[in-house]
Amino acid sequence: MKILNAKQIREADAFTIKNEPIASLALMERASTAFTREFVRLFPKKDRTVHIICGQGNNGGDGLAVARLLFAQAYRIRLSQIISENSTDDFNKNLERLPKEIPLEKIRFATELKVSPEEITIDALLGSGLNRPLEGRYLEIAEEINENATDTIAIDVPTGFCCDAPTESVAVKATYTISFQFPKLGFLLPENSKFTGKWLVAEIGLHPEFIEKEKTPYTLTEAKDIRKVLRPREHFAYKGDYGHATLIAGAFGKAGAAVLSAKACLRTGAGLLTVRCPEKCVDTLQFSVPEAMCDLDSEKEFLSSLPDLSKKSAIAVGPGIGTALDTQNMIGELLRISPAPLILDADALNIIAMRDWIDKIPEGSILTPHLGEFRRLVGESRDGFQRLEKLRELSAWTKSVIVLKGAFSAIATPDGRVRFNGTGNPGMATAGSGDTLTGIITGLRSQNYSAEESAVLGVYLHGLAADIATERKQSYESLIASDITEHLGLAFQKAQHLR
Ligand SMILES: NC(=O)C1=CN([C@@H]2O[C@H](COP(=O)(O)OP(=O)(O)OC[C@H]3O[C@@H](n4cnc5c(N)ncnc54)[C@H](OP(=O)(O)O)[C@@H]3O)[C@@H](O)[C@H]2O)[C@@H](O)CC1
Ligand SMILES: Nc1ncnc2c1ncn2[C@@H]1O[C@H](COP(=O)(O)OP(=O)(O)O)[C@@H](O)[C@H]1O
Ligand SMILES: [K+]
Repeated sequence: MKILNAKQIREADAFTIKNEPIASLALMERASTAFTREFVRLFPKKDRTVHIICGQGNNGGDGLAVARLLFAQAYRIRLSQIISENSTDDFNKNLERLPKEIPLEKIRFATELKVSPEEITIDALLGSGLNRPLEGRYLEIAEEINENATDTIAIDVPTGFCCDAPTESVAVKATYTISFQFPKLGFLLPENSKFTGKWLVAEIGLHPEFIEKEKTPYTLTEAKDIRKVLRPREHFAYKGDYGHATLIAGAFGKAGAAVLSAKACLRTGAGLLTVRCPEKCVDTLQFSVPEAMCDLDSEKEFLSSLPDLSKKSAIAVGPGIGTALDTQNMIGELLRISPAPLILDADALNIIAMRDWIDKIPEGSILTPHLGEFRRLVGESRDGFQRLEKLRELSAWTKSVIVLKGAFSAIATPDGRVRFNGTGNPGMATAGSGDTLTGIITGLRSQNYSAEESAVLGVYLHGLAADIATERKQSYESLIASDITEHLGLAFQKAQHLR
């Protein structure tokens, strides 16, 4: 799914009106109908008054249409109209269509608006037409909503929220944002969830031809993208067909990281797996993952040297390795010889940052930093938008795929594209879930998926497995990293549409 900026969305709107063709009022009706459908799904009970706060632009026009549509479904409606000098034509037409039974308060000053916690508040004040920070009564109204509303549902975008740049002034803090056709780039950045709340996309049938030809570096991965890339297992398959992966992981006290990665790698379908680990990790590993072979480092407690890496299909390094000097030198050597595609995670990334070795990263590697590791690599970012630019630069610089992990993990490729991932949930913010991701990506890379495919598929399946685990038996609180691996089978089945 493409992520277009506000200007492109306006153009998509105009193109649709001209070429479908459809009257702009009818398109507004379609958008409002789509919003209403989602709203009814979220709030099926009709026991609370729905208070709709409208501006006089098209976002306000949507608000009026939504008022009429919800009223027709027997919701109790109260409407506040913020009076301003210029209103749009479609706003005016929807005002004429408004049933007389709906109470309408005309608001000239912010102090006239009363928001009640007992009601459900719909924010239809300003949408994607925002062209300056909120001030004066708009700012006061947003503050009144934030102070007193308990459930705020934003139409398209919360009032005051910037889709494509940092939101630096006050904006409405919605519980839900029901957005038209596309998620906005800002929705995918961590600092903005306080404005958008949970967001969902309502399809409004903007012209596919326009969307098809419009260029954007940003996309959100969908199930159909995954199905296209996943390869079915051959009937006459032999384990040698699925690669021999190496995982360089673990240190004394951190054998668990190696176990989690190793299990996830095997559960993803790698034919063979060898784990290189310090001697003190070996019993734990052999006991917990008997399917993996172990190759012992000469050091007992940490890694100090590379194993034989010939004929390996993918090499992952980082989970639980620590940053001992010998381990650092081992990483330096690995970057130098890199006999197979590398997956660099955790302390391998910290070592690269400490030693200033970004230039040594072999082309075609996959890096999987979380926010902290990313900061160590490229420094502090002012906000999520600047961080995205740094992500794209790092990918181009290293000619590698970079997975910036978090909610909506962002996967950058050297050509400048960024693919966001929408699977996963807050239960994954738990020890070791990054280690399982490394294992999954390694398993895929080992089976000869490209670096980009491995990252995109891996992140998607990782999140999907966690989602299935939480749907079936865990809560966000109780989910632990092993649950993700345990549900990989169901994730594969779901992704392949076998279930
Ligand atoms: N995407 C689609 O295809 C579809 C989109 N639709 C809907 O249209 C919405 C966009 O509507 P829109 O363009 O009329 O703008 P909207 O957000 O209502 O603002 C109105 C005016 O407010 C002003 N203004 C700006 N900033 C301000 C500020 N800080 N404080 C005060 N005023 C400020 C500015 O006017 P100005 O003052 O600059 O003259 C602006 O023009 C979109 O979000 C969606 O709900 C659907 O109906 C159909 C399909
Ligand atoms: N709120 C969230 N929503 C979706 N995914 C999340 C969320 N929090 C964390 N994750 C995922 O969980 C994993 C956490 O990885 P990481 O921070 O490296 O954990 P660890 O170091 O404990 O293994 C990442 O893949 C990340 O994308
Ligand atoms: K809005």
